[in-house]
Amino acid sequence: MAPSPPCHVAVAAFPFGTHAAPLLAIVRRLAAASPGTTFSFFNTRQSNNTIFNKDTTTQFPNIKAYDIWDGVPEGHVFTGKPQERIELFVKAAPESLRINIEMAVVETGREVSCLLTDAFFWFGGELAQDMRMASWVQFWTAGPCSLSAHFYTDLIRQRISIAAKGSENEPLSFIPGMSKFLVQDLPEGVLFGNLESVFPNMLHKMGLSLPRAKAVFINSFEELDKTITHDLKSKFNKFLNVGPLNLVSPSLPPTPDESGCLRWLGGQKADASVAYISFGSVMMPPREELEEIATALEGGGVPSIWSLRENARQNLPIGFLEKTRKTGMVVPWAPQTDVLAHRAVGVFVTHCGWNSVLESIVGGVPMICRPFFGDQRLNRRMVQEVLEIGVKVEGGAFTKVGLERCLDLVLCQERGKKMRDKIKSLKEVANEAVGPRGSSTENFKLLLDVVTRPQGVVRLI
Ligand SMILES: O=c1ccn([C@@H]2O[C@H](COP(=O)(O)OP(=O)(O)O[C@H]3O[C@H](CO)[C@@H](O)[C@H](O)[C@H]3O)[C@@H](O)[C@H]2O)c(=O)[nH]1
Repeated sequence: MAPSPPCHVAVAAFPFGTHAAPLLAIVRRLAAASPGTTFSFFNTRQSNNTIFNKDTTTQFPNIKAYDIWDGVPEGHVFTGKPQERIELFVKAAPESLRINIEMAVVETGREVSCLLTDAFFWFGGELAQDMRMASWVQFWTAGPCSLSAHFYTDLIRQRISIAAKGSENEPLSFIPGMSKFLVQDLPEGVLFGNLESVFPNMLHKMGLSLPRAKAVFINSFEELDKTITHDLKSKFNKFLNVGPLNLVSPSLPPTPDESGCLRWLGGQKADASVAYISFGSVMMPPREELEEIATALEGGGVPSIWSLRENARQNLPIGFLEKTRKTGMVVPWAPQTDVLAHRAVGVFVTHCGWNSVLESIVGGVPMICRPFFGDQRLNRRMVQEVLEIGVKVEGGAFTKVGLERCLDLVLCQERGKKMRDKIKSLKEVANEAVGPRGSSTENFKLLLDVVTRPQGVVRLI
C-alpha cells in the first residue's frame, strides 16, 4: 500500500459520562498507526482536563486538544433540572464545533478531510458536507443492543403502543437479534418519556443519521453479538467492532492505584472471592440502596472493594467503615480494569454501563446487575439472558437480603461457577478478536483506511 497523504482529522467528543475517554483511546491508536495525520480533538475544557495527561501529549505529537465552549451562557443560573448541562452543550455544539474546526484549519494549514464524532452528533454529516470533507465517521460508545434500539426507534414506535396493557413486557422480536429484550428495557426517549425534549430528540436524529456516515464503529467485538452485528452491517456503510479497546495497545494509560486496591487484593488468599462494587462516573444509587449494600457487606462477610465517591460516604450507616475495615475497602476511585483482571475478584456489582460490562468480560468476572437509566437495562438483559454471565439484583433494587443471595449465588453456587466458565470463554474470544488476525484487528484496519485515506467529498442524499 502507498503511504497515506498527510491529512487532518477533526475529532468531536461528547464531554459527559464515559464517552470522551474511549474516543481518545481509539484516536491514540489511529494516531500511532498514522503518524503523518494530524488529529484535532475538540472537547470541553473540563473533560479534556480529565482525559489528557502528559502521556498523550508527549507520546502523540500529532494529537492536539482544543477546548470548546460548554454551552453555558455567561451569568446562566442553573435550575437544577437533570441534564441541563447536557442540553446546553448539545444546543451550542453544531456552531461551536464549526467555529473551532475552522480555527484549527487556519492554525495547522491543513483542510480537514475526515470528521470523526461521538455518534450523538447527528449533525456531523451536514457539517462534513458543508466543509467539503471526504468522510464522516461515528463512534457509538455503548453496546450493539442499544445502538440497534436507536436505529430502529421509528419501527419500535410503529409496532408498540405504550397505551396497550402489558406492552412493557412485549419482546422486541421484530428486531434482528433482540428477541430476548423487552420493551421495558428500552432507553428513555425511544418510547417513553418526553420524546420531544433535547436528549431524546438528539438520540432519534442520531438513529436516522447512522446509515449516512462512511462508517460507524463501536467498542465491542463481533463475536459478542453476531446477529445484531450482521444486521447492522447490512444497514450501515460500514459497521466496525474494534474493541475491547482496553485490550489493545496503545490504550489509555492505567488509572493510578492511589488507594492501594491492588496491594490489598494481593493479600487476599482465595481466588474469585472478592466483590468489586462500582456504578460508573454518572450514577449514584439512592441513599436507601447504599444503606442496603452496606448492611449486606457488613453482615455477609464477603470481602469487597467499593468505589464510592467521597460525597456519598456520608450516606453510609454510622460505624460501617470501622466495622468493615478488615474485610473491605471503600475508595473514591479504583483502577477498575486492573481490579477486574485480578485473580482475587469474583463478582462485579455494577450499573451495567457499557465500559464496565466489557471490562468485566475482559477480566472474566460475572456480574450482579443493578441498571438505572439509558442503555443499562438493555446491557443487563444481554448479560443475564443472552450471554448468561450475570444476574439481576433481586427485586430490581438493592436490599440486604437480595444482595446477600446474589453474592452467594455468584461466589458459592454451581450457577455462579457456570457463569464464570462462560465469561472466561468470552474473555478468550475477546482476546482472539484483538489478536493478529482477529475480527477487531481487521476492522481497525478498515477504520484506519476510512479515516486517513480520504476520497471524494461527503454528499448526503
Ligand atoms: O472507580 C472507578 C469507577 C469507574 N471507572 C471507569 O469508569 C468507566 C465507567 O464507564 P461505564 O461503565 O460505561 O459507566 P458510565 O460512566 O456511567 O458511562 C456512561 O456512558 C456509557 C457509554 O456510553 C453508558 O453505557 C452508560 O450507561 C453511561 O452512564 C469505566 O471505564 C471504568 O473502568 C474507574 O476507572 N474507576
